[in-house]
Amino acid sequence: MNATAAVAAAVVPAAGRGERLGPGAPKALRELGGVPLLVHAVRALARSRAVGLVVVAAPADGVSEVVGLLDSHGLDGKDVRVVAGGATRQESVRLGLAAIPPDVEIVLVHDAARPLVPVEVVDAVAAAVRAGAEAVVPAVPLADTVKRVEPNRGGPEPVLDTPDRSTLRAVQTPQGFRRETLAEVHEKALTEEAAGGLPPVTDDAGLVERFGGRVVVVPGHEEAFKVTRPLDLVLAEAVLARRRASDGY
Ligand SMILES: Nc1ccn([C@@H]2O[C@H](COP(=O)(O)OP(=O)(O)OP(=O)(O)O)[C@@H](O)[C@H]2O)c(=O)n1
Ligand SMILES: C[C@](O)(CO)[C@H](O)COP(=O)(O)O
Repeated sequence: MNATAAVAAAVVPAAGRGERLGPGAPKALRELGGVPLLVHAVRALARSRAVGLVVVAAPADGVSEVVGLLDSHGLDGKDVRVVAGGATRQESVRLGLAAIPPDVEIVLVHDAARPLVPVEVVDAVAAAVRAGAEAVVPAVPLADTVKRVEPNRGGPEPVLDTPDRSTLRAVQTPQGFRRETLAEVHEKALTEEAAGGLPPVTDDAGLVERFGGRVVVVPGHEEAFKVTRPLDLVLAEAVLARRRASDGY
């Protein structure tokens, strides 16, 4: 791998509505400490020396707004580009990936909805891909016991079993890939989808698993949580306030 190829590019899917967060602007544009979630997420990636380019997949009707927003915030001189995202997270990632120059060999995929991921996690994921893994996910152990159920929304749900918690991990982003692997599984998923095949997966590593690839886990971080529901935003504000008070973050 030459020096340029060893520098990763990151795709940031940011085209979601944020239904679970409630009414308001698209989630990526909602503010945390007065700064949009997306800007926090891009800054978190830009802090890593492993990342040379960030491609944001913005809401299709908000591309110029997102370009303006990113231009107006200092992003450590990183190359940041914006493309139109798609109707699903998977499609947004595929569109972002298509905008990455062909000589880039390592690609990270990071949710705009994970604004506070520490740089150590970004570095660890990129390093694991550089060391030879084809797909890497950061993850944390679970605090709760988990039950598998027969879904019955709103009603009692029969429990099927209780997986051994010590073998379970809650998976975060950025997820890291050999670019070739990520492009190939997204292409296969598109073909499968067009043929009326399996539904989209919820993360990119899931696509690698679906097509028989090997995914490994590295330690994630509790502050890399996803802002999904209103309470997550409350927690994110508290974490950000603590960081700002302690080190001017
Ligand atoms: N069509 C979509 C849907 C989601 N995402 C992105 O994928 C990430 C993770 O998705 P999630 O947290 O589920 O965001 P939303 O889809 O916006 O949330 P919700 O499901 O509550 O509407 C987010 O950064 C979101 O912007 C995207 O780029 N394109
Ligand atoms: C990619 C992800 O953040 C890993 O935990 C998660 O699967 C995204 O799920 P969402 O329902 O799109 O938020």
